[in-house]
Amino acid sequence: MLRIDNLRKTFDVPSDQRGRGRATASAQLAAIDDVSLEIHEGEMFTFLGPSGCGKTTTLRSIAGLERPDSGEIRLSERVLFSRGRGRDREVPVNRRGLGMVFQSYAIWPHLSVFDNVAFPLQVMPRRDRPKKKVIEERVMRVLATMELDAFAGRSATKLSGGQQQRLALARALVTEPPLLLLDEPLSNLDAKLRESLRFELKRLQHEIGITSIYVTHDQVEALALSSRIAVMSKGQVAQVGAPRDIYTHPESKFVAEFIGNSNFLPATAVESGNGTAIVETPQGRLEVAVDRPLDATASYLIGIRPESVEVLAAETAPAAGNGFSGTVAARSYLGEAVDHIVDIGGYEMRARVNPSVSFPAGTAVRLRIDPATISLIPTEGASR
Ligand SMILES: Nc1ncnc2c1ncn2[C@@H]1O[C@H](COP(=O)(O)OP(=O)(O)OP(=O)(O)O)[C@@H](O)[C@H]1O
Repeated sequence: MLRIDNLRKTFDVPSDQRGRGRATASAQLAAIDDVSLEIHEGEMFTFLGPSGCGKTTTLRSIAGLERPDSGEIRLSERVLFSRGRGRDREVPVNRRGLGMVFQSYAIWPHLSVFDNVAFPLQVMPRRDRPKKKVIEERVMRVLATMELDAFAGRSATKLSGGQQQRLALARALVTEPPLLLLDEPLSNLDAKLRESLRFELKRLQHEIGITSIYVTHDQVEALALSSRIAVMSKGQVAQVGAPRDIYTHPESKFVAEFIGNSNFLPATAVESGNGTAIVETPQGRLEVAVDRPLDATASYLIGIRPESVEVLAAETAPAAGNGFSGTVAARSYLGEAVDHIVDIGGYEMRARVNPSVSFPAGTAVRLRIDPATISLIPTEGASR
């Protein structure tokens, strides 16, 4: 549906700001550094990454608000932007026909709720503009979807923050764009409202089936909302995948650290067959599930999510089984879980367990880890 090829955008920056991204000798910063992506019809696709990684610049380039240095952007078969690949082309922002919702809701305060939504239809070129009655029907339909129909006559400023954000969405949807661009649309809202709107957005996206691109630095939001996520770092795409894939099989330390918490241990392969491998770590041997045999000469990092570590009392659990023996160094109660920091031969492993399981500091414990939950991240010499 949307295809981005080798997109690149640099900004001139004063030399004291260099270092946040990939800076070149001439003090240029590559905000987008050779990004290629494909977004499928009906997807909620998210750009996720830390501040300054190039999410917004990529989104703005799709919108036509930013002019990339090179690369191509195509929506279905229509070239929206192309530079440095033969014939240059650039469709202006108002001709791209995309829906956009940004962080600040940018509703028009002097207009009513109805008029805010009707406006994009009213300013369409005369030949495309729907008849007054059709505009009315479309506005009321989209207001009803957003559960704002009861407020149609109200001044837009008399809405709550969450309602104003829904109004901004209604306005973006009323023209029935083929693609909806959302840049941190929930970030101005308080945590509770953000969570409820997150569900609503997902429901809505599912119902309408509109292809959407969502920008956020909030990993929980990205995991909850997306069909697929592109994790970005320093202007590049670090990994693309479904939320569960990205979470359970991060391909780099950056991704594993950015999305959730992980325990990391360096590892080398001792034995490797089809489906399972034994790796050596400074804390002992561990069985790991693999989808291909490991390279015995390569180095890996294994990532273990705290919630994948089972904590058992050493006196009742046999030392055999996949895992390590250690001593609880600290625990903290989090309400829905209890975190245990367990010392295993000098490494502090974090385990997040159900509050019904809680061991005080000093308890000898056995940590058990399902081989299928361990991720293997290639470091040196490994092919992946
Ligand atoms: N107009 C500009 N002039 C100079 N540098 C810019 C400009 N816009 C963005 N940048 C720089 O490009 C890099 C990428 O910025 P971008 O806004 O795309 O990141 P982001 O991932 O969306 O971050 P955030 O989550 O903070 O919005 C940053 O280092 C930023 O400072």
